[in-house]
Amino acid sequence: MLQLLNVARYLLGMSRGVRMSRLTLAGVIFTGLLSGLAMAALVAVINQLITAGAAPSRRLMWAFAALVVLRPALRLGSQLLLLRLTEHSFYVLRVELCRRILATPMRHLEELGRARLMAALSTDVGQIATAVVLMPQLVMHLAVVVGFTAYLAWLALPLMPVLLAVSVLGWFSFRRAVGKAVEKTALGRELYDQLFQGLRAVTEGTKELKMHGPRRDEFLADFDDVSRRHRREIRHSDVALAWLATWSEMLFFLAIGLFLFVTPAFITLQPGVLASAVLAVLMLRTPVEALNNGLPALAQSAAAIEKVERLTRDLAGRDTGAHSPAVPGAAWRSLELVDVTHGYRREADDERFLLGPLNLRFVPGELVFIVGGNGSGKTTLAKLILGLYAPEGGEVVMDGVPVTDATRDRYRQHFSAIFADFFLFDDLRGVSPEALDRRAGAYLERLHLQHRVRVRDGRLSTTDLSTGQRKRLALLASYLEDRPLYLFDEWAADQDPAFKDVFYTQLLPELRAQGKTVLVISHDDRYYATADRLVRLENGAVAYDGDPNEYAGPLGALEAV
Ligand SMILES: Nc1ncnc2c1ncn2[C@@H]1O[C@H](COP(=O)(O)OP(=O)(O)OP(=O)(O)O)[C@@H](O)[C@H]1O
Repeated sequence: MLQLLNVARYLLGMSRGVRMSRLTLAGVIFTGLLSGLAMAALVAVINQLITAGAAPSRRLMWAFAALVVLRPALRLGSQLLLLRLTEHSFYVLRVELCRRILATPMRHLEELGRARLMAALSTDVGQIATAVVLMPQLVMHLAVVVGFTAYLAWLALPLMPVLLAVSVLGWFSFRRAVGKAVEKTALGRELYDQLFQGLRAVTEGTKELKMHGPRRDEFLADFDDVSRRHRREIRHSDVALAWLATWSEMLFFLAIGLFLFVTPAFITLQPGVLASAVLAVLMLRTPVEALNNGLPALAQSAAAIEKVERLTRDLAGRDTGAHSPAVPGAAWRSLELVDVTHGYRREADDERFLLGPLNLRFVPGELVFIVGGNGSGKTTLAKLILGLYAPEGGEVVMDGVPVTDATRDRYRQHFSAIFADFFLFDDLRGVSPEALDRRAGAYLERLHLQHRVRVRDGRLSTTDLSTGQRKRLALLASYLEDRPLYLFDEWAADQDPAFKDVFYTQLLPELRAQGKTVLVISHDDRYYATADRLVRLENGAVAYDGDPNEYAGPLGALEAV
């Protein structure tokens, strides 16, 4: 019952702000309740008709006829409203979660982990949808139980103490079983994040797992272990619920046994009343069993709700103002990093990587290479410049105005970026549709992709290409975004030597000539001399910031191209 209230509370909360959905939920519960009561009333009337024998009253016959029509009509109404509600709440929940995720700072999402987000978006949202479907049905059954109990009280009040005693016995014994089932279901759900991590490894790490037998065996053994533990928790929950169903049935028979064999010694009832009471108790079994059967799904939904609520709490309050309308970046004059720092906390590590304090300044029309060894902090610096990370210390200042949580999303719109682990959309979303296909076609030629890919109505004909070609498509999207600042994180790493040359000696200078500022994270020291400026990071600090031709770092003097 507590779970029922819990889910009802959540559903009401979920539908907050969506007036129609809330009204629909109330409508579903109300019609469900009426339908249940109509069912109880129908049984009461049938009972009276049976006891009335050959000459039933007109009133009873009319009541029977009305209820026979009313009950299915209410049931149908409830089901139709329910369908509408399910679709709607499912949509609201999933879309709202996606919205919140996109409004959450990058660093926080990285800490939460992809597996947790995916499990919430797929499994938990599905489970909650199950609760939405189940709730009104359970309310209907609950209404039948209440109605039958009221009928029994009216029919044979002296039998009620017996029913009450059996119910109290049931309540105490059920509480433990239901508590255990809910606890085990929640434990099973906790393991689901780990299961999801494994499922990701199977789908995204297929090549690596196929190539390495011992790693595959160890992976499968671990996955097997987590799956087994998950199954064990769920089985414990199911076993507890199976006991509950059996015990519930035995309690019904106990009540009937007491009615038939014990109460006649103490109470005298009118003829036929005992038979009607026994019939009503038997009829009670169906809705009570339906309530019991609904509990496992409800317990799972409660665990899913708990997860989504926790995730929503974690995502809440960290909004970076991403709901403000984002406008493509306008003209700018200067971008400064003033004493900017960023650190990663790693529980398993004693050492904490600290970037900064960094002081850097960029102006329009600059081609800047950001270089340094692996792990020196280049990508972290890029995320700070792009506004994906908020600096822990210091500030990022554009045109003399510090970037704040409220303005960070707007600030980000000045940039177009391609990351080393980029994601390629199969359409050119968010780009001005004006002559899009023609402009895209021209860039495809520049990127030597005109024979592999076509753009029609802003959609790419394929993205099934080599990694280098996919990166060229990402560059195409980036060109079309036409932002004042560009950032490329090791873009050229997967390009063949000929196209690498085109990138460094033609494409980058062309962007600069258009007045763009281009920040390029690169290990291609052959091309450092093509930049206006070289920023070298070492262990999170700026080791060099100046003319690339004067740079004589660990790699020695630069070879000009
Ligand atoms: N999400 C993260 N969580 C924890 N530590 C991180 C994270 N990302 C990077 N680091 C750590 O921060 C340090 C700097 O990483 P970063 O990716 O900025 O270096 P990089 O210079 O871009 O390296 P590379 O040339 O290998 O791409 C590294 O020690 C890295 O392990």
